Amino acid sequence: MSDAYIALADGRVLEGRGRAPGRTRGELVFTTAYTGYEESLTDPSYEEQVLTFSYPLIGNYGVRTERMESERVHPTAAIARELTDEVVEWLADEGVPAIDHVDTRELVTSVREEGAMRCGIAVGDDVTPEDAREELEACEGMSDHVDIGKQVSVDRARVVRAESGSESDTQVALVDCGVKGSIVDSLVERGADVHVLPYDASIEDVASLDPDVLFVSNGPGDPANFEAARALVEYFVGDVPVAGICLGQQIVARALGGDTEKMTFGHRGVNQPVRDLESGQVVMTTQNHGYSVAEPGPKLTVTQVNVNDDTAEGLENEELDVLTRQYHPEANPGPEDTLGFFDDVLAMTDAGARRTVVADD
Ligand SMILES: NC(=O)CC[C@H](N)C(=O)O
Repeated sequence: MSDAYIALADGRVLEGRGRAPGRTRGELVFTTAYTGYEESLTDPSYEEQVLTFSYPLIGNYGVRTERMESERVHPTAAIARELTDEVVEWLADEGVPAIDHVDTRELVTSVREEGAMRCGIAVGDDVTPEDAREELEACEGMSDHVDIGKQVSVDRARVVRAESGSESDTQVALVDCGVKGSIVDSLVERGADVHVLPYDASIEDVASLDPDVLFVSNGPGDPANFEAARALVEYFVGDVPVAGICLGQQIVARALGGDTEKMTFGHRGVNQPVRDLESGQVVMTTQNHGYSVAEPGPKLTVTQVNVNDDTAEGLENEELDVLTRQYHPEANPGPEDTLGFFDDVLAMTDAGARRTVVADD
C-alpha cells in the first residue's frame, strides 16, 4: 500500500511516497528548471497547477525567504523525484501536499505527449487510489477558473516607491494579475514608483494616477479570463505607454485585436532560447506559460520568437509605445540576459525620453 497517489486525466493512477499530506487537484505541468525552486513554488502563475520538477533533487539549498516571489506557495501540490526534508517541512507548513519517489520521467513524458492534464492528488496514511480519482473528477480545466485573478491579486492598491518620502518622476500603474515580487523590484530599482493595482482595477482607478506606464503583470490561468485588464489596455493605449510580461503580453495582444491559444504542454524552465528578429541574437530566458499569442493582431509586430517552436516571445508597436515579453525578463530564477527589458520599458516614458536626450548630447 502506498501513501500517495496521482490520478491522471488519461485514466492512470501513479503511486509515490507521501511527504506532505493532503488531498488536492490541479492542472499537471512540469518545469525543467534546475534552479530556483523557491521562486517557482511562490510564483503566483502556478495557481491551480500541480508542479512536477523534472530536475531530480529539489531543496539542496534549503528554504530561503529572500528568494520568494510572493507570500505563499501557489501550486496546489509539488512532485519531484526526491524532495529534501527542509522543503517538505515548508510545504507541509503551508498545507501543500508533496510527493516524491515518483518516476517523474514518466510524468513528464506523458505531459509532453498528451499535454498538460487535469490530475487529482491524495497523500496520507490512509488514502486510496479512489481518493485521488475523486479529486480528479472535481478538477476543473484551467480556462474554467474564470475569476482566478481574485485568488492572486492585491485586494486594494498599494504603492512601492523608489525612494521613501519622495515621488519619482516615473509612476508605473501595474495591474497585478498575480505579479512576481521581482518584477516590482526590477522597476523600483530603476527609479520608478510602482502602484500595484487589483486585477480588476477600473479605468478611473488608473486615470487618477496619471501614470507614465501601464504595466500588465504575469499571472495564472487563461488570459481570456482577464477582461478588466484587457479593457484597461484598450482604453489607455496610445495615450500611455503599455508594457506586459507573460500573461501581460497575452492580455495586451488580446486588447489590440490579437488572439491567444492554449499550448500542448507550454514552456516552463530557465533555458528557453529566444531569437530577436532584428539583431538575430539569441538569449536564454526563464519561462512559465501554458498559453501563447497565436495572432498578434493588426497593431503589434512580433519582434522575438522562441527558437524551439517559433511562438511569439516579444511584441512591439513603437508608435503607440507598446512593449511586451512572453518570457520572464526579471530572471528570478534564471539567466540575466534579458534584464534590459525594464530599461526599455522605462525609456518609453517622458522622463526616460528626457534621460535619453541628455545621454545622447
Ligand atoms: N507566467 C505567466 O504569466 C503565465 C501566463 C498564463 N497563465 C499562461 O500560462 O500562459
